[in-house]
Amino acid sequence: MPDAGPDTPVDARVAGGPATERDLVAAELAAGELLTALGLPVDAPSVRATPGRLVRALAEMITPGEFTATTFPNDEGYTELVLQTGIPFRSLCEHHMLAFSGTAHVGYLPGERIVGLSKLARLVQHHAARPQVQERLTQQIGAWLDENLNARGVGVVLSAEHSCMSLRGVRVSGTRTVTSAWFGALREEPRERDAFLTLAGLG
Ligand SMILES: Nc1nc2c(ncn2[C@@H]2O[C@H](COP(=O)(O)OP(=O)(O)OP(=O)(O)O)[C@@H](O)[C@H]2O)c(=O)[nH]1
Ligand SMILES: [Zn+2]
Repeated sequence: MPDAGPDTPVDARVAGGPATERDLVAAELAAGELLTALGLPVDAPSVRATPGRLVRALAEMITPGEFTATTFPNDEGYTELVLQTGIPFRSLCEHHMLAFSGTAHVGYLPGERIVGLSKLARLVQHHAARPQVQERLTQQIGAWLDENLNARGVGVVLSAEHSCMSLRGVRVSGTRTVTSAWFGALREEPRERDAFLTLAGLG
């Protein structure tokens, strides 16, 4: 996108699909073996399809969607923050392969171009659809916008509950992990960052 002039709509294609080749048949066989080894045989009629369901459920969680990040010329010369708050997302903790879910606040200070609003949510969902740690997910969303939008600044705040902490292990429910990533003026200028946090209801 950086080469485009202000009058040309730009469609940055964000590729979806699995990052590496998948063998769902082998995965289903292995899932059956895993459950059996755990003392949960899958030969009863009610659970015969469970290995396949488990594989499809996991595969769905780790398949990023494809989309086009459409941008438009910033004809009005809008220079203030564009902020999308409370974008729901779910991802998969790469340590336990259990879900973490919460909300994302994504904002940017426009330069010559503005991005289609829905694309901020698509971008969050895209990067969340793979095994992740929350810190990396936060950074990847912000870095993509920083690299592709030529914005004056980019900010991302994620707040999530990790089921590997709430349902098992330490078993603390209700606690949230909050992470943030800042680029450009939102990193350099406390006033801009404070405006983001206030408008997101976090200030
Ligand atoms: N930094 C970070 N840690 C995470 C994230 N998701 C899960 N974890 C942590 O990854 C760590 C893995 O620790 P281990 O000691 O290897 O695994 P464990 O024995 O299952 O640990 P417990 O969860 O404490 O029972 C745990 O502390 C998790 O809470 C994440 O997004 N970011
Ligand atoms: Zn975990």
